[in-house]
Amino acid sequence: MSSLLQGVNLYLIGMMGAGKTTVGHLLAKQLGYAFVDTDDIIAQAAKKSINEIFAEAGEVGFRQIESDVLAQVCAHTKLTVATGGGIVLQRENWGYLHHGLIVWLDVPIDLLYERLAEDTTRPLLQDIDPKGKLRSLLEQRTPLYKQADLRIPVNATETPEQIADKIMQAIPSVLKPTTVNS
Ligand SMILES: Nc1ncnc2c1ncn2[C@@H]1O[C@H](COP(=O)(O)OP(=O)(O)O)[C@@H](O)[C@H]1O
Ligand SMILES: O=C(O)C1=C[C@@H](OP(=O)(O)O)[C@@H](O)[C@H](O)C1
Ligand SMILES: [Mg+2]
Repeated sequence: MSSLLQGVNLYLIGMMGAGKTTVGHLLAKQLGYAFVDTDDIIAQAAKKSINEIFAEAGEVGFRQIESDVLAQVCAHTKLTVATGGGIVLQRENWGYLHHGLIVWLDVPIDLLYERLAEDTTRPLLQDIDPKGKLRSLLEQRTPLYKQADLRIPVNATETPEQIADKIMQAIPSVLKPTTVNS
């Protein structure tokens, strides 16, 4: 599989709570790739939490840093990249994402909400109506997530390991194998 991918990066996209960070770790291991999470890079570089960055720089400031980080990440190869759920919003980011293979973890809203109901680390969900907020973000972003190379539907019974396996099995369907010269 790694030879088939030829070092091309995998970018996981999808809503908050979709499992990008969790599944990304497992996929990286299976592919013999390094794992990076754009949120972790942002937080480490700023020496602040994502909540603090949103509070101080606003979403606009966060998106700018996120694009800068993505631009740096995509200069490397052999990476599995867990992105933040809103990375699809900036048009310029698609130019970076398309350097690699883009995989959308498509998770139903009830499951996203269940996973994030007690979470305090997603500033956009610190809202009086977190489920309504999740729904409106999902509606706004679904047409963007649909631009992924691969859509992986996820249900409540699937473990991160099963989802990683599903992605591994689906990758060949969107890769063009290179011609082997005899
Ligand atoms: N397949 C899964 N089954 C059960 N819980 C999961 C699964 N994938 C992720 N989670 C949990 O859901 C939450 C959000 O996962 P995370 O990987 O942080 O998502 P994302 O990076 O897409 O926001 C975490 O608490 C994680 O443990
Ligand atoms: O959907 C979003 O706009 C965001 C998702 C978060 O990452 P996860 O998708 O990993 O939760 C993080 O980047 C930030 O809180 C904004
Ligand atoms: Mg994440």
